Amino acid sequence: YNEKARMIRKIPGPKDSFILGNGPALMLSPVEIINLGRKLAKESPGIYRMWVFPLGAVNIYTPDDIELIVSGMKYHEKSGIYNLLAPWLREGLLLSKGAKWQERRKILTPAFHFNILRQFSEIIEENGKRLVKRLKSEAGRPLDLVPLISEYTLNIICETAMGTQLNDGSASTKSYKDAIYGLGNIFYQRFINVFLFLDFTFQFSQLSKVHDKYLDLVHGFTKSVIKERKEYIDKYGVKVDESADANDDSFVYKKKKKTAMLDLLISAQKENLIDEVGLQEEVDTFMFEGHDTTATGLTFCFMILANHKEVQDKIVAELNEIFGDSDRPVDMDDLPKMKYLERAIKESLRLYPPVPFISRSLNNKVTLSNYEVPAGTFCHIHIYDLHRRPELFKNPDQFDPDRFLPENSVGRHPYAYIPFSAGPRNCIGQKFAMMEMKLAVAEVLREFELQPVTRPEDIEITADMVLRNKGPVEVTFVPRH
Ligand code: HEM
Repeated sequence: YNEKARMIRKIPGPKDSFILGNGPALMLSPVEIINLGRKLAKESPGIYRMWVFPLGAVNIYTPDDIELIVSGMKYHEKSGIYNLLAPWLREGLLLSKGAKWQERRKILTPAFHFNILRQFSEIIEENGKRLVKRLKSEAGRPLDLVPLISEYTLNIICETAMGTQLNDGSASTKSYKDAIYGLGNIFYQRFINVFLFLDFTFQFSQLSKVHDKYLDLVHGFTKSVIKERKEYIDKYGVKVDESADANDDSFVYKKKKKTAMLDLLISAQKENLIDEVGLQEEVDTFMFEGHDTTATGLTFCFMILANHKEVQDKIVAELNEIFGDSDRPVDMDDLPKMKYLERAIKESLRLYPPVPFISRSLNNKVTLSNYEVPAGTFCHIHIYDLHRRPELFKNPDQFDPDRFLPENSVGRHPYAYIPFSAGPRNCIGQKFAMMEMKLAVAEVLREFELQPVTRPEDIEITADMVLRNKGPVEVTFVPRH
């Protein structure tokens, strides 16, 4: 053992063997590996390590440790785990670091300004209506939410951020989504098997060919999205927002245009701030991050609401106060009034965080939970385990939206609840995601009562890039009228 190994092995963790460390014990099924992680988090004192020569990882789920890692720029670099996503997302915002990350974040931040989101609310609302219509046609029987909701969120990200409308159920849309599922599966297989993890040995495996096929599919799809938008801009130009405040730099990027995210990138390309590869890597990043995470959040939210009629009733009472007898659509100004609904969504993101863990590279030695962790270690931050710590959330497995009442949040550690991560590398799309989720839940609950099919105790989380159940997540939608 070298010095790094000797330091890592002082940190509590499962029994390891010489050289192979914990490697053999990690060759588990996707569900078993998730269960092992949860068991270790419950048994260990805020930190545990894994060691597979030559890689070491610490796993943390304590607010103080997490604050130390995510609150500043010192540990802003993502860990080597994300290299598994690099052939797909390359140096898009999620994976990039240093000056490149800073430049891109600056270009993209205005795309999520409140005024831009306001424009999107109409598109989101229209998609909400389409979702309700679809649910009406299948009402009264158990329905698997996973494909249905991911179609809803993929359509929204394409129409809002990319300015492109998808054909529902078209073959290219389906193969894009299938390829994302396939990439998630390969991500997991590479994560648990050191021979597949290392690019050098992976390239000789059968799986590498399947991986390439999926990459061709996702890249082909996003390329066509870019091409379509560029053609549109060449033909019609980009809409100029006359009402934009010329002094508000955060609202407009350079030429005072009111634009979708892709339009900002296309403008940046014209000014040589980003090249064609850069454009594609951001579109790949946002298409994935912008739809799969929100779809997961909404899916679990509908499932947990179906299992808690009392919470649904309170949301419906709140909606009745806002809308009375009117069947007018939800608009942006209604959203701040949906305070109870917001608490319910927050609570569902606590129990089912769509991104259950994130990971950073420790470039310097650091002390976490009183253990010295050597430089060069991966640091996995387990949002799922953090959110279920009994010291932070009483009866953590219980669904209780009132935990997020202001009076019940007093004294809660600011890093105890981080579904969107925190610090400079937090989620750029969090306001967008909350808006999308609130609009969808409001529109659906105005029309349907949700009845339980899948129960929380049926959920078997399986290792993937986002939180997924091993099987379907089913709910029955019963029309209210
Ligand atoms: C409920 C929905 C969502 C959840 C729970 C979520 C969660 C997260 C988390 C935890 C991170 C940190 C990732 C890490 O450190 O590795 C992140 C980053 C990111 N998210 Fe989200 N996200 C959601 C929706 C969205 C949406 C709708 C978009 C885009 C429209 C988006 C775009 C991004 C991007 C680009 C990053 C990387 C930011 C950076 O490193 O600067 N996310 N998200």
